[in-house]
Amino acid sequence: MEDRIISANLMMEDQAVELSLRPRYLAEYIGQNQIKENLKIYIEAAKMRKEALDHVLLYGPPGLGKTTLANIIANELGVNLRTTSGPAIERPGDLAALLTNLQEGDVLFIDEIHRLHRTVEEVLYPAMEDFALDIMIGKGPSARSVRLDLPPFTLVGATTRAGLLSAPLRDRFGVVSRLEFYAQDELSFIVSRTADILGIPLTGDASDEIALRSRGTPRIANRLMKRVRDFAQVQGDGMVTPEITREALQRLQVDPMGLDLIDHKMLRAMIMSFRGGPVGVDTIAATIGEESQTIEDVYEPYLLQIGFLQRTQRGRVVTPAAYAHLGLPMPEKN
Ligand SMILES: Nc1ncnc2c1ncn2[C@@H]1O[C@H](COP(=O)(O)OP(=O)(O)OP(=O)(O)O)[C@@H](O)[C@H]1O
Ligand SMILES: [Mg+2]
Repeated sequence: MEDRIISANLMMEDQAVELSLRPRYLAEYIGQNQIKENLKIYIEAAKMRKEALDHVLLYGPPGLGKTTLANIIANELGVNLRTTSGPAIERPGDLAALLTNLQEGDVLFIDEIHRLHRTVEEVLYPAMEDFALDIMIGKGPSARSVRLDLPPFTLVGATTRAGLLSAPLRDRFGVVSRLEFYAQDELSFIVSRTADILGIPLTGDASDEIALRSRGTPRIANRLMKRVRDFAQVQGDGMVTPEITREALQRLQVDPMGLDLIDHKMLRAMIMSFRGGPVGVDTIAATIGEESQTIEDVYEPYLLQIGFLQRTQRGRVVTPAAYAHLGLPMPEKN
């Protein structure tokens, strides 16, 4: 599944180009308007008071711009950004080293923050709350705890799975923002911007054609844009037209709603073997040979978003809209 062209997860091929495409300031960051407006005010206020910005938690599906926003926050504040991730911080001492190296007002970005080790997380609590580190000195009966002051800093945490965050950690974030899938016109704008930066000539509605199939996700939009460029260069004169775009995406087996073969396989399996559900995620997973986790994190969010799947107490249900899209008749009610 990692080779799925419409996977929202970061792939090798994305890495180099994402750096050049990443917006650096809020003004260049397209969409997520509510989050942007709020952050703008909080950032301005923090700068006026010459204080560190409140800790910020960003959550939502992959590829929607969490890492990008973390970078932007540091840029807008005019401070350094230190980047790490939950699993990379193995011991409390690793976190202590990171924290004591921060300068006043800096941003510490912890990606995949839901994967922090428990013992590390406990060091983070007083750091976030009181800008302090509690260090144990000595062993046995003579052991004592010493409190070390830290410079005020801003923790930006990112996660695709906010539900896995412990309550005490979650409660320590002053700003909690959920990123949403992007609207069609926003994605189209992102595609045009990307084409501009990479020097790809676009005509007509080519950017809309790509946007339609990008599953609300800038990372996918950028990846499809690059693939379509290859087709335009090899098959045509390099100009990315709406026709070339449609043809390229059809060849890549991405349908007009951005669904690929695996989405089709999953929806069809649910329809053929389970009369459209309700059916549990584990059962779906076993039927199509995928992991439940992958279904929940990768396939399902977009299918829920476009109203092709519904989540119920008893499992997932295929909606009439999905039947219509697949051109299949609804089962008779009995
Ligand atoms: N609002 C936006 N405007 C323009 N481009 C964007 C925007 N958000 C994301 N992008 C583009 O999408 C790419 C992926 O975004 P980013 O790496 O920030 O996602 P993420 O949410 O951190 O994903 P993951 O969960 O995999 O870490 C960026 O490199 C950037 O090119
Ligand atoms: Mg990221």
